[in-house]
Amino acid sequence: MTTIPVSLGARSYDVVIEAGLLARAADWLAPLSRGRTMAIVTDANVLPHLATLQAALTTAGVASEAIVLPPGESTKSWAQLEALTDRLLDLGVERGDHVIALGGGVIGDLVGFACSILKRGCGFVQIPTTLLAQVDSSVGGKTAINARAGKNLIGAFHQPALVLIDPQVLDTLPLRQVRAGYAEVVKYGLIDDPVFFAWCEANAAALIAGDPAAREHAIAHSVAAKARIVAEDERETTGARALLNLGHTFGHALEAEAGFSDRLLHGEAVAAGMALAFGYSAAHGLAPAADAERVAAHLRAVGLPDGVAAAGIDADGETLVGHMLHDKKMDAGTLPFLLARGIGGTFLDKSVELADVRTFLDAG
Ligand SMILES: NC(=O)c1ccc[n+]([C@@H]2O[C@H](COP(=O)([O-])OP(=O)(O)OC[C@H]3O[C@@H](n4cnc5c(N)ncnc54)[C@H](O)[C@@H]3O)[C@@H](O)[C@H]2O)c1
Ligand SMILES: O=C(O)C(=O)C[C@@H](O)[C@H](O)[C@H](O)COP(=O)(O)O
Ligand SMILES: [Zn+2]
Repeated sequence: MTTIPVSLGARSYDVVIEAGLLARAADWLAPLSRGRTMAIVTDANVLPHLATLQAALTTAGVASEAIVLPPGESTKSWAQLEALTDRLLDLGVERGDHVIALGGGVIGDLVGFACSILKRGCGFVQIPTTLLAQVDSSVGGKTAINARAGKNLIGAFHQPALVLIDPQVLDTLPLRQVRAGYAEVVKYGLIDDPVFFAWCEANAAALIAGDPAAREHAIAHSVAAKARIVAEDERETTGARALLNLGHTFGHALEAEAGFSDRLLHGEAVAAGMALAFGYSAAHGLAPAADAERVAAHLRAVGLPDGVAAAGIDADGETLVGHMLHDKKMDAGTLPFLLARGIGGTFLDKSVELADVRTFLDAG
């Protein structure tokens, strides 16, 4: 068992990682239940794991009530938020209770946001069931739904009380979703850890194929990296946490163009976005061209897109830059970009001209 603390003063919590942990989740959850019924929010593709969790709680004498939502990015919506908060209120959830988010990043982001506003804030626990959620979205307290204008535009910072990660639940995850989650794994190498990037190059195939040792190493390494960055800059004010947005300005524009649908998954969009960020950096003499090509080649090798066309998006620079104008990093007319001086050398550049980004995108 690996336990990684997220150190945030009064909001500190542990991320516990162990294969098979779901069946023992009551060891951690029973003390949080206060003898009351626990609400578990999940989606329709996670029902086998819901059954494991509910059986574990029942054995420990903890009652639970499941709320099963439709799967997919479109669930991060006002309509689902309203339906979910009404259900939680009907169940009588109190501020001192902990709602369980059992699912991928969609469930985690929606439930976290619902819990940030329910009775002005109640507790929640993340039990992530996708690779992406285990290595990224379950940690750090960013919660959100999508708006008509763009991705994650309505949300709050609301930290979970606990994160329980069972890598074995990934055995049922479709390969396309494993690959998409891998994009957020390799992101940590590209940000500031070239040794981890090299590990990714050597071990991606085993990790994606479900090798338990590779999987657990990638999850623990990613969570530790994210915990360190979040502890340094919880609310993305100093620039440290903005590094976690590598590839996301391009990526969110691609997701918007795909209509926040399963046509393009978040991790796929981030992969394309990271390749574009490295391509832009190389085109401007900031990063060696060989590094940009190494990144793109690795993404292609694992079956992830390395650009706009490879992501299946047919849009010109003006259209994509139009989406970027809604980015939360927008600051008095300037959009800071995550660029790179090389693999492991990501930095926030506040001098990028959007007209130049448009030209770069149109050059293909
Ligand atoms: N808050 C953050 O810090 C943060 C970080 C990264 C991504 N995100 C958000 O996370 C979302 C993407 O998360 P995701 O990739 O987990 O997508 P997701 O939640 O849609 O899950 C992907 C698919 O896998 C299914 N699924 C989940 N667990 C399964 C399992 N064990 N077996 C079989 N199927 C399973 C789901 O039903 C869904 O169809 C995006 O909305 C993104 O913006 C948030
Ligand atoms: O935790 C963070 O900080 C991240 O940026 C992680 C990202 O992988 C994630 O997709 C996040 O939701 C993006 O945040 P946003 O602020 O650009 O909506
Ligand atoms: Zn992301």
